[in-house]
Amino acid sequence: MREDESTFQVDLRGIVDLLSHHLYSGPRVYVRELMQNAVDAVTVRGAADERPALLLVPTDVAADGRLHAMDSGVGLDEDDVRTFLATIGRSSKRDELGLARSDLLGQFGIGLLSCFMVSEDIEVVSRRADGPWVRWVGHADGTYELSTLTDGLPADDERAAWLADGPGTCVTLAPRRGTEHLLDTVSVVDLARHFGSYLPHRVVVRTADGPVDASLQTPPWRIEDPERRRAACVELASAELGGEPFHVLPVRVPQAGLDGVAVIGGHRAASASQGRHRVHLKGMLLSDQVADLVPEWAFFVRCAVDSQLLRPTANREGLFDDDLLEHTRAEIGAQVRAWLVRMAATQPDRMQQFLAVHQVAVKAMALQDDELLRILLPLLPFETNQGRCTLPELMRTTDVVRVAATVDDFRQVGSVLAAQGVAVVNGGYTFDLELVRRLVDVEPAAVVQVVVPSDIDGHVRLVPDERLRDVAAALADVRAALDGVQVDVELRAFAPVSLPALLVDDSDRRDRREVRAAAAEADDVWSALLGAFDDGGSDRPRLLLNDTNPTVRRVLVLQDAALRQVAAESLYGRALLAGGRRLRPADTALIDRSFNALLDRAVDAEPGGTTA
Ligand SMILES: Nc1ncnc2c1ncn2[C@@H]1O[C@H](COP(=O)(O)OP(=O)(O)OP(=O)(O)O)[C@@H](O)[C@H]1O
Repeated sequence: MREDESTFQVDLRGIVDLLSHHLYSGPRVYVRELMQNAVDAVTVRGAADERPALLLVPTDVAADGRLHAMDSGVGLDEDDVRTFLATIGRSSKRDELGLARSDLLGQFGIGLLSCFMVSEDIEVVSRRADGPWVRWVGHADGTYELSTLTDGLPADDERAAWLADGPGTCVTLAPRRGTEHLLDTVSVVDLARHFGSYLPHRVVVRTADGPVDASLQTPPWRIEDPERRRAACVELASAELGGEPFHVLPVRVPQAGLDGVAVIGGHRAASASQGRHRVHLKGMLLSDQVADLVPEWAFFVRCAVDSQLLRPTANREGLFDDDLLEHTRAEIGAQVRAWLVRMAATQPDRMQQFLAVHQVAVKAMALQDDELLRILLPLLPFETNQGRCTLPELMRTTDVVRVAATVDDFRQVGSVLAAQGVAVVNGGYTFDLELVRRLVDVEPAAVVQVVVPSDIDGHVRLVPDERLRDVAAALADVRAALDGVQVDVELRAFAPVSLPALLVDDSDRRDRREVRAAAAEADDVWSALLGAFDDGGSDRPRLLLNDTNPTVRRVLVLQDAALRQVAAESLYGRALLAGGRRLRPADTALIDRSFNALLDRAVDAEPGGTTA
């Protein structure tokens, strides 16, 4: 077998097109890449002169109608141009091991190609401190020309004066059709400030009204004076969130050379930018839409940070998800958590305000973290059938914490047990059942019991057979009156006496109802299969009439059959409404009918009421 060793072939035009047009989300980033190269070149030079690190001259200000980016950096000679500028993927900014140099922004060796998004050609005129002037023109088709300018540039060329004052590089772009506006004063000032305001080197834009500084702003969190720092952080936070922040928390992750702020929102409203963060790398804005900087549970936090060591993706629009980012995420999470713990311990009122806004997030967070659970669970308010209260408050009145698993169960069991003074927590809301169950982890003495509708039977007594026999005829009338709304009627005795009737929808009856409804809709085979699971039991809710209630007792001895029917309907309607249950059309019709009938009877009972 013969084995040939070959190298990949490269379609240069395709690569240039890919890297310049398809890597970035838009052409605006060309300003960032120009600033970055200038800042790196100045850092490498290690010396400064009178000139700013970078002077940007927009197309509407430059005499030749092109854009110039002139830096006072280390400059390039012919060899540098060939090796670095004209070799795609080669960067002078990596060390001997091929790692990105920690003091420089660039690392991939492709950034300059982004200029092809706004210009057909990229012209570079450069010189090192002691070298000749070189001129390189790169074209979007992957070709270039390189020459040495032995006589420099004509005196009326603005780059001539710039390079006469010291080493540096001038990048010149002639706008492509359709991108002209991105190279004019308004855009260039805007973009330079957007990306570069925290850069530690001076970037100036020449405008018709004079030079405009775009960089050298101190990030708010690094302002020395505490008062000014606080005000600037709140201003930044408000701008980021579009509203007053609840709190601005300083964050610091030394391993990532990161500092900044975590802004805790004061509103529940989920904005599109929620879970997105403003990240600067060595002062240069990476993006204000970076995801994954904080743990998932901390979705109420929005960060603005600057890092010296986190790595960008090649398009510089996101962070590379490596161990350092993972560590950073965990560390910021730990700092947010420590703040919460501190607040819970020292500012209970403020903690309650926080909980009111971010309840769901806090609940999710507590379920994931045992220590947070221990701190937060006692503070969380829950809905109960006796009003909102915390679990410790509940435990003061009962040994057993009862919780209903769904809102529907809560409505049924809650109203019955409330009448008997037994507290039940509504576990039907997101995370609540799980949280109440975890109470035993925090309070080992606690007993948690999940209650279901059939538990109501434990709180109601049977009535003696003799009594049932006595009222059998009346009960039959009541059952007949309510047959149309599909409800079973039972006579029981329970507290309080003031409660005439309860409507209970047991889960096994509910299940039967669902299976039978499905069978009715299914084809023969499927319906036979479903039928095989049917135990033949009742699928109707139960109306429990309270035999200790004076009204019920009177209804059962009424002589007037028509009145008993109306009374039966009203007892059902009342129980239905008291349980907060969803009304079917038949229920609404029945309530309507019984209410009108009662009204008629009441009016008729008045002397002169039957005149019509
Ligand atoms: N203004 C400049 N002054 C000096 N050298 C420059 C300048 N611009 C580019 N270079 C040289 O050209 C090389 C390629 O630049 P380019 O912007 O394409 O990539 P990079 O900055 O190395 O990395 P990245 O893709 O991360 O931006 C640089 O590594 C640097 O050696």
